Amino acid sequence: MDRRMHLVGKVALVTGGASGMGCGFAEALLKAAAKVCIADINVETGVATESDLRQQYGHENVMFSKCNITSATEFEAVFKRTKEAFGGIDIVVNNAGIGGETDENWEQTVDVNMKGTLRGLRLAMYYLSVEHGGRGGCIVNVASMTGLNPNPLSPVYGCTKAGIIHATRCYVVSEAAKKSNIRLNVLCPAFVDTPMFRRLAAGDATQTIGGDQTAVTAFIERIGVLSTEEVSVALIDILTDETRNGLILRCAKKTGNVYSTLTVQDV
Ligand SMILES: NC(=O)C1=CN([C@@H]2O[C@H](COP(=O)(O)OP(=O)(O)OC[C@H]3O[C@@H](n4cnc5c(N)ncnc54)[C@H](O)[C@@H]3O)[C@@H](O)[C@H]2O)C=CC1
Ligand SMILES: CCCCCC(=O)CC\C=C/C=C/C=C/[C@@H](O)[C@@H](O)CCCC(=O)O
Repeated sequence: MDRRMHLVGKVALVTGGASGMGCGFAEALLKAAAKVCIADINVETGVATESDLRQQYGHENVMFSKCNITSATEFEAVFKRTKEAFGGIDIVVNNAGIGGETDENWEQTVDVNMKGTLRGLRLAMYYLSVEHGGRGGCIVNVASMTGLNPNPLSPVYGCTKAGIIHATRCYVVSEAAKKSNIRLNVLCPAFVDTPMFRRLAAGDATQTIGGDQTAVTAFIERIGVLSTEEVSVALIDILTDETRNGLILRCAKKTGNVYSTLTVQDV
């Protein structure tokens, strides 16, 4: 039996889609003939990305919606607008996230990455569920390799990513996911060449603890750096292969893409 989900005409909502990995995901989805709403806090970049993608993939297939994922009202409004504009939602990519480890910004890292992503996950479950007028589909949460393995440079960030992995794990086994045929997977990339990564590599001391740029550079060199296109290939594989459910997909330059299960042996 063919277990490939055709993305033609499917509707995707991608948070943090104005730049970096999210923009790469949006473009990969559009290339596969899906319709995409990019939701992002940055209006200037969001409007520019929308315009660029509309020129390449058709005005009717792309929309930008301003959304700060820490705002319940704005986030809910994006789901509503996407459903109204495109007739439903099949795919949600909870990708928006930030780094920040200083006394001033670490709590914002928790608010955006943990609370914001949980909010996106809860909304996605609601809008995809059959009992609320949805039609099932696929949710991909973007965590990080750091959510699985220790990164001594960004402990708060790593902790939020571990939380995203565990939230996904809990929803995978939920009755709601089973009843509505909602697949959930988590993407754990190592370093990817995006504006966030470039700030880190250029020595932005607010992103790490310790302030030792030599250690940051050595860490990056050891791990390697993926392109956004390489991570987008991984996303499309998760979306199109309907057997992919309840999985972690680790992506790293040197080791490639490796799937493992989200659930571990039970007691
Ligand atoms: N670049 C890397 O090396 C890696 C990044 N990640 C994760 O991938 C995701 C995307 O990261 P990048 O593309 O690298 O970052 P980026 O900074 O290049 O892009 C993130 C996008 O999210 C948006 N955003 C930030 N806060 C937001 C909020 N509160 N509400 C809505 N949108 C918001 C930004 O405006 C930006 O367009 C993040 O969750 C990040 O933690 C995971 C592993 C590696
Ligand atoms: C604000 C920070 C941005 C970080 C963006 C990421 O999410 C990048 C995550 C990338 C790599 C994580 C790698 C984890 C590696 C561990 O397996 C382990 O090898 C680290 C051990 C410590 C060390 O060798 O220095």
